[in-house]
Amino acid sequence: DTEHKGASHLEEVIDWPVEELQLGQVSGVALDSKDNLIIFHRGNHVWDENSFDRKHIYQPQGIGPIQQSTIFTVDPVNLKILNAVGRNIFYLPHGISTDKDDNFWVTDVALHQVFKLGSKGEYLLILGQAFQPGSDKDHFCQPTDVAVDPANGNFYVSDGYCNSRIIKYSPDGKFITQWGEESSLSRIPKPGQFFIPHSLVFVPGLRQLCVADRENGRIQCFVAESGEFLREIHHPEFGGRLFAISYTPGNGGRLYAVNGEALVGNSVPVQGFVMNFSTGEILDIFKPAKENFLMPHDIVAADDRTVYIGDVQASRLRKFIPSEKAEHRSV
Ligand SMILES: O=C(N[C@@H](O)C(=O)O)c1ccccc1
Repeated sequence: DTEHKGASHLEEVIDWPVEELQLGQVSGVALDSKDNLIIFHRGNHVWDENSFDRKHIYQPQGIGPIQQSTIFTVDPVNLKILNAVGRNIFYLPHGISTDKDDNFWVTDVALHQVFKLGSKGEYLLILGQAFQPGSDKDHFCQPTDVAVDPANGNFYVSDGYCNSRIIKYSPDGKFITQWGEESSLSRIPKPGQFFIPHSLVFVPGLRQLCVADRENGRIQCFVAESGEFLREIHHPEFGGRLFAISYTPGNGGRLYAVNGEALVGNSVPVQGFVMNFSTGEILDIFKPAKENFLMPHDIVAADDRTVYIGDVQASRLRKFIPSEKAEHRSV
């Protein structure tokens, strides 16, 4: 996509032996403090039409939690497994983030819970009531992601598929504030309204929290302190659905995103976007080398502009690097 100036084009790394990891549905990706890749996957569990009843109660509780390790830390070059945790805990993994101490912050949409795990997988914090959806201070409804403020340890939860709010907590999990309301299907969605708040980024320099407002096909950014609405980023190229975002401070601040296929109306290509954070303008649009994305569900970008995308429908993990790096790769 050459018309987007200012960023070299991202190309997929195709000789990347990701099959050896035997991943299930890849729901989340993150980076640790050493830029190792963190993968959150569902092993042999899947989220399909039979997973929940109309009241968002997870149906197959009897099958028990996923027995495989659900959180892998891998060397991003050779995919060597450096750490594998998260066995016998989760039913439907969703979002994953790390903090400056390399703890894992994850959500499970079947448990309706948010977890802080140490790097050995030990429980440090659990919020929500297992298998019990709700919208008060002690319950979530299919919570989607977590973002941690590195300056003070406050954290934010995007809640969720069946709620429409962002909740802010103190480092030890005390409720501080919440904001957001459901967007009405008929009218144009207003600022601060959500239709599946699906992915979060905390922007340290500006102390903002940005949200992928999935079914409204837009990104909304807020003052992290108060939840005050600041701006919306929307492009026709997003189509109707915007699944996930990632932020890097390099080059004046860059925002990365993946969209989803349009459920109604004319289809749009499913692809990745690189944007200038402050202007919102698209700098690059990228997609896999040979196949198409099926459902790119999470994205994380490193400061060196390497990008990883987890495709939950293809149970695939893909890696992209700037073309000037791709040309000189040893094949
Ligand atoms: O969106 C869905 N899933 C993804 O977000 C995901 O996290 O797997 C979904 C929707 C309807 C039925 C089943 C799954």
